Amino acid sequence: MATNILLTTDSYKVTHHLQYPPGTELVYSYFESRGGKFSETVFFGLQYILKKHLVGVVVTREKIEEAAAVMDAHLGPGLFNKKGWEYILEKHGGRLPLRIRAVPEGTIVPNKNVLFTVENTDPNCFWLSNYVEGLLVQVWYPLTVCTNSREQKKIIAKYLSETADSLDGLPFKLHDFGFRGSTSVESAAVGGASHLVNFRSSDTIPALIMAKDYYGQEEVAGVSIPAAEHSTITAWTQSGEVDAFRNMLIQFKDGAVACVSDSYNIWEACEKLWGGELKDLVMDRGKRGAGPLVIRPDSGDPATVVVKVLDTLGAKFGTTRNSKGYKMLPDYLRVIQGDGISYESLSAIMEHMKANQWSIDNLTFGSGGALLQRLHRDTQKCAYKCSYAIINGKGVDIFKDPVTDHGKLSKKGKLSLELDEGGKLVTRTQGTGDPHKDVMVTVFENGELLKDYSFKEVRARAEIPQLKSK
Ligand SMILES: O=C1OCCC/C1=C\Nc1ccccc1
Repeated sequence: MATNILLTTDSYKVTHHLQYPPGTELVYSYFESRGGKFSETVFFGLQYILKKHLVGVVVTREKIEEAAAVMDAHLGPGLFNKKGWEYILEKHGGRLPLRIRAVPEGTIVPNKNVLFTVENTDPNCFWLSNYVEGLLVQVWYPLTVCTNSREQKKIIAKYLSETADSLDGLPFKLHDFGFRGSTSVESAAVGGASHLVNFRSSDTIPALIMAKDYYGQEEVAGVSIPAAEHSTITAWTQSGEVDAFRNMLIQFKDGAVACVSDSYNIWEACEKLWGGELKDLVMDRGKRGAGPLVIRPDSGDPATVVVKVLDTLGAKFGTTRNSKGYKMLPDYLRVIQGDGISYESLSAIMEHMKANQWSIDNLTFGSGGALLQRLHRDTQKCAYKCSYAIINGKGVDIFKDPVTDHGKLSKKGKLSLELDEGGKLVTRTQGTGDPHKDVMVTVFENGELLKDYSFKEVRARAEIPQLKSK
């Protein structure tokens, strides 16, 4: 049995049908990202919520009975809007009489703009528009992961442009390490897919399934490579580390292979093992055109360690200068830094690499907790507010403007999102918009999904403009 939509909400919502003014026929609400950490937001993830929870026949007799029993116990007898849900079952066949209009997924929207609106399509169901708030506001997570991931793409692109021959490696420069640090398999899947809107590199396998199942991404949304973890190295014991490393080169002799090398002493691993006892085996990969050996430090100050690993390997295997005059390791050698990577730490690492004349192209970043978990609803200040209602046939613009925080001022009236003369997205309020110019489209109506965005088109919309030309 799918989740019960009647129970997928906050307790206070359950009695709100008794709290609106008598004669309320329409409640029209909107969702926005007021921003905070970043000045623009990638809109992504609503389709997942719609498909998973709202589309189709979601109200049944069983679910009404189940909910009635829970609410009578939870809130007190007779408070649950049983009649209201029975009306939806009988009049609408269990489909939700709602209209949701949203900006196309992948669109980049400056903060403080309407991203989607929700309204009831049946005047008797005025109480439903905000009953589904909790579920819909959970879009803050994919939207914020996607935005945070994309902001990191901008930083990496900047340093790649300055230090690399091309941006060809960009889609693979930030690798999702976040599965274990996620709060659930589902959030890892949703967050991981959000990252893959911007990149093609991930170890979060559930994300691949989410992109396929909910955004029609038949071709795998992200790639990875054979990689060691500490256990597969330390199981050989410290004296056997060289054998563990050699085994990696033999087991994965053709494609790329990554090997965590800091179990005991990363410096000796680079100097005496990779650059010493195993040097010929490593260089042989180059001669055979095999994929690179990717050496992985995993501790210490990231900027310091990355540069010192590059310097050590460069001294052993030699370097060349690329078209930007920065040093490159031989094609058969690369480095991945998967510890301590976040939006906040990237620049310092790449500045230090530049200062030591290393191209960013030598490196890939892995990010876990910071990529999928160290965010919250206020990172981009996502909120859902009612802006318009119809009471006894009369439309009324609604807003809040708390004297204690005018930053929470909400938008008034019916909203549309339009491109202004300068091509910037702006929100028209109080019904002043031109419906033909509204960028928002109806994605859901009366139980039906009206737009089914593909991951491919979402990625295209979310591209970073100044990179498109390259
Ligand atoms: O360390 C890790 O922690 C968490 C998940 C993955 C992971 C490493 N993976 C990897 C993939 C490709 C190249 C290098 C490493």
